[in-house]
Amino acid sequence: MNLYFIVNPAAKNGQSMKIWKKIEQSVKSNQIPFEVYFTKQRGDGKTIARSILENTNNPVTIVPVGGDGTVNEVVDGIHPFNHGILGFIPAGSGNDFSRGFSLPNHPKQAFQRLLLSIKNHSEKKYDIGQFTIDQKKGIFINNLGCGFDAQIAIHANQSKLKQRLNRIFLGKLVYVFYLIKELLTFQPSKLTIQVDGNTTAFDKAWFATVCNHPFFGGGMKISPASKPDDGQFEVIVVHNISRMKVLSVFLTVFWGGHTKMKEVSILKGKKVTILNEASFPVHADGEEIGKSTIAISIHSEAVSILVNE
Ligand SMILES: Nc1ncnc2c1ncn2[C@@H]1O[C@H](COP(=O)(O)OP(=O)(O)OP(=O)(O)O)[C@@H](O)[C@H]1O
Repeated sequence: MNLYFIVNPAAKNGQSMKIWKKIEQSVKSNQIPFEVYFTKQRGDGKTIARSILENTNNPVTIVPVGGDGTVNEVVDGIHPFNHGILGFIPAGSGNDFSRGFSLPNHPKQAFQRLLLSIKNHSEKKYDIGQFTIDQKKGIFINNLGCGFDAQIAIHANQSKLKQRLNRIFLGKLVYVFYLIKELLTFQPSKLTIQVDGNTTAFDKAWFATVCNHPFFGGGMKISPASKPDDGQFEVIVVHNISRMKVLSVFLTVFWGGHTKMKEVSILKGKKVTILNEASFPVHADGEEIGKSTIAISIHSEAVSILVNE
């Protein structure tokens, strides 16, 4: 067994390197052969994973050490190949992907879980989302959002405040800050959504989130019923709602209570098109991808993942 680690030194505002050092100790003390690569910029996770797989025909376990952005890039590099297996160590600010698999946040515990998964050969195929926007293609592992949630995610990710708060382990507060800021200024607008050929128009939509996994925004259970191995998405649409009630969506989202509100519609399907007439910002796994109409499809059983669920 040879493990290939891809470490994003910038994740969790640089604290991922401390996590990597702990993992490195565990790998060495378990006498596991390994190679490690460090990303230098956005997109490196994909490039590195692809080049590892291009250089061998043997099954290879690739382990991103970073947050959801890093896992997204590595999955993007792995999924076109049949011999790449994903393991992962959560080392980001949000870690919604690992939360969806109930993976421990503690690095050494997460590593022990990974070793157990390898020993038990417990890899399983999971779905990913594929999107096209402005003729660009990409993937998402957790969710793709259009509107209010994208506005919050994009501002929070770009914010210097996130870096400062991460230093004192309060990085998630930045989402609360931008939630309140956007709540005061965001203008709802029309979104037309097609799911497997059925069209629904939402006059005053705040946001639509296409979910492959249950969590977004660092622990909010936006789509409690989403399962990454059921071959379909859940689309959560929040619409025709007062500003005050949007706040209650975000208060109840932690346990999934928002799904019972009449202003929250839930659609399910494999192919989704969001006609983004309002040019709302769009994110995929928290990264900004554009402001146009988006075509989304599920890629079932796209990637083998080592998780002892
Ligand atoms: N060396 C680097 N310097 C700056 N940015 C990098 C570097 N390597 C990768 N990146 C980019 O950093 C971004 C953030 O990484 P990531 O999402 O893993 O961490 P995070 O934001 O702390 O965690 P989360 O997304 O779970 O909140 C990704 O878009 C990735 O492409």
